[in-house]
Amino acid sequence: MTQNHSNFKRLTNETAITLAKKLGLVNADASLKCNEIGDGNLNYVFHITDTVTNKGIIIKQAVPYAKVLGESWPLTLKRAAIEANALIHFRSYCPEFVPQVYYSDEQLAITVMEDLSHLKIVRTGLIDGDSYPLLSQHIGEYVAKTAFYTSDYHLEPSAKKEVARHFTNPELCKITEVFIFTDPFFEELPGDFEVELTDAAKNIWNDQEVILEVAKLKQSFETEQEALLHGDLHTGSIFASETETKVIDPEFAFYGPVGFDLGQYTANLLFQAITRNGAGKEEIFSHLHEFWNAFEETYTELWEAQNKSPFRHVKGYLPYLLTKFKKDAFGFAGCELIRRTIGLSHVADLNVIEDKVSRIAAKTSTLEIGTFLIKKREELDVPALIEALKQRTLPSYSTI
Ligand SMILES: Nc1ncnc2c1ncn2[C@@H]1O[C@H](COP(=O)(O)OP(=O)(O)O)[C@@H](O)[C@H]1O
Ligand SMILES: CSC[C@H]1O[C@H](OP(=O)(O)O)[C@H](O)[C@@H]1O
Repeated sequence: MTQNHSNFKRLTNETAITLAKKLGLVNADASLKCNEIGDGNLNYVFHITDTVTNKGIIIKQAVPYAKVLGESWPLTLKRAAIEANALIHFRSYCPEFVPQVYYSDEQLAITVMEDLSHLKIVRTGLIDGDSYPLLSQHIGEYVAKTAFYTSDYHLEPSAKKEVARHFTNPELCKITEVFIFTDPFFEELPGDFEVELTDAAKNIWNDQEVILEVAKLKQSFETEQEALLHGDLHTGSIFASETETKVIDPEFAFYGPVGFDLGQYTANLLFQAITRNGAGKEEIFSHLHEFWNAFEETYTELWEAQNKSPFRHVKGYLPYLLTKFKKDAFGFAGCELIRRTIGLSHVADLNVIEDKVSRIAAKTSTLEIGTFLIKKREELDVPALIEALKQRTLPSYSTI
């Protein structure tokens, strides 16, 4: 469907300040400065600060195409409204982990929100070796709460379907379907990798067992409507400090399989588990344990206290579900590891490794572990995954 962009106008630093004043979100007499700080693939982010008080706000604006791909990949402006609504929705379930939305405008494709500049993007922090003692517990709680409260176990099923209708997000889902579940698995489709990885990539393309399992995972992503997902829960979508955690950027939100959010976060921890050594590696193993324990404990508590389904006491139902989430998550994590290595959208965790031999070795490991997760997801649990990571005598790639 074509969209009418007649009321859309791209903001500049100056018009962003004018807008903030007009909305009464900043003091009209204040001395303000504005910088565009967007480093993501899709949108622009304006940071407006009062130069005296240092207080700020964020105005995020979508453009009618994917910023990183240019106008050749048109993309709906509706993603801004999806993002604003998802932030509001998720914040209603876990305000401690989601920034406040002050204002949104569907025509201008903007979301005005809380400034989180006192925190650091977790991907950057982990690469820098920063320590986040509460991060994975918080993200486990966040996924459990958003997954439970938006599911049929909490919402009346027809109400859930109505929420799902509002979060129908075909264009952003298509990006995931293409970038994560399709292109990386076919030699003839677009990809991006160093020539030294050609043999490892061919191993995946020629492995019919992997391709069949990815087909099943893609089908699950396309058809299951278990809960309202964040849809892009990587470490670049999380701000944190030692004590605080906030999840941003849910423009990919849609009703899908719970394992997808769990898998994205798991995979993005695994990039660090692969590239670190010694105590740094052990720290990431602890994150994996803390994340999965917090998710399962919180989900179980919510299930026992607030489940409205007549089947809630049926013996074996909750364990069945938790096992399903985990199997799905490991498969999705495998796809994420592979697509960030040979697909079109890479991660700094791997690309910051300057020494070429070490970088290629790290990337070869992500492809191997990705393949392992996809194939073995039915029989794996977190301790077995960690054991498998340890057993693969991976060389050390970083100093952390
Ligand atoms: N609420 C916020 N407070 C401070 N900085 C933010 C905020 N939201 C986004 N940013 C900055 O903008 C960058 C891009 O934002 P993001 O939402 O990830 O954009 P995209 O949708 O393009 O991926 C983030 O990495 C962060 O540096
Ligand atoms: C062309 S979009 C590729 C990739 O970008 C999104 O991530 P980000 O949050 O960094 O903008 C998403 O992961 C997409 O798959």
